[in-house]
Amino acid sequence: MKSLQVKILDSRIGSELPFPSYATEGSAGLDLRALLDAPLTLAPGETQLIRTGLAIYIADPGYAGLILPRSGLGHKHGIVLGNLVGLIDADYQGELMISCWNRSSVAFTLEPGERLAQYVLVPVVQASFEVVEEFRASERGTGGFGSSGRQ
Ligand SMILES: O=c1ccn([C@H]2C[C@H](O)[C@@H](COP(=O)(O)OP(=O)(O)OP(=O)(O)O)O2)c(=O)[nH]1
Ligand SMILES: [Mg+2]
Repeated sequence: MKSLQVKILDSRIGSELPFPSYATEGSAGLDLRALLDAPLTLAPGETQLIRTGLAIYIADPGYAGLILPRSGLGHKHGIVLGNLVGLIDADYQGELMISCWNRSSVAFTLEPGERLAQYVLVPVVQASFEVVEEFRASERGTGGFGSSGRQ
């Protein structure tokens, strides 16, 4: 388990709202809660940036954070992320923000403290680039976008 520095930016976290934790031994993600003063209704198609009250400083460029939707909210209610996936850089020290998009055709009301999305810490490899004229031939070559058919 990797240890990361975190700042709690709102005193409701740790009192009214629990500090994020892994729900089960095998959980990949930490649920992030909507830091709201009051319920917030998202009209169909509307997107709002939601505070979490947390800043997580990864520091090590060999890791990044991902903010991902929760499957239940996404599948049943069409509540997903306006940026589809949030990528949190290792050097980001600001508040984690969730772009919340109601992609459904009905209004959805977010409750204060509701678990809205999840944060996953992932390993990252930064690349350096060597410019070449030709690549050594590979089996796939330049084929893509369905070049191998559907079956
Ligand atoms: O869902 C998200 C996505 C990003 N961020 C923060 C952390 C991330 O490190 C920073 C920048 O994100 P990104 O590089 O994806 O956005 P950008 O539009 O390229 O902004 P910038 O010019 O600041 O890099 O914003 C969030 O809090 N939530
Ligand atoms: Mg960027």
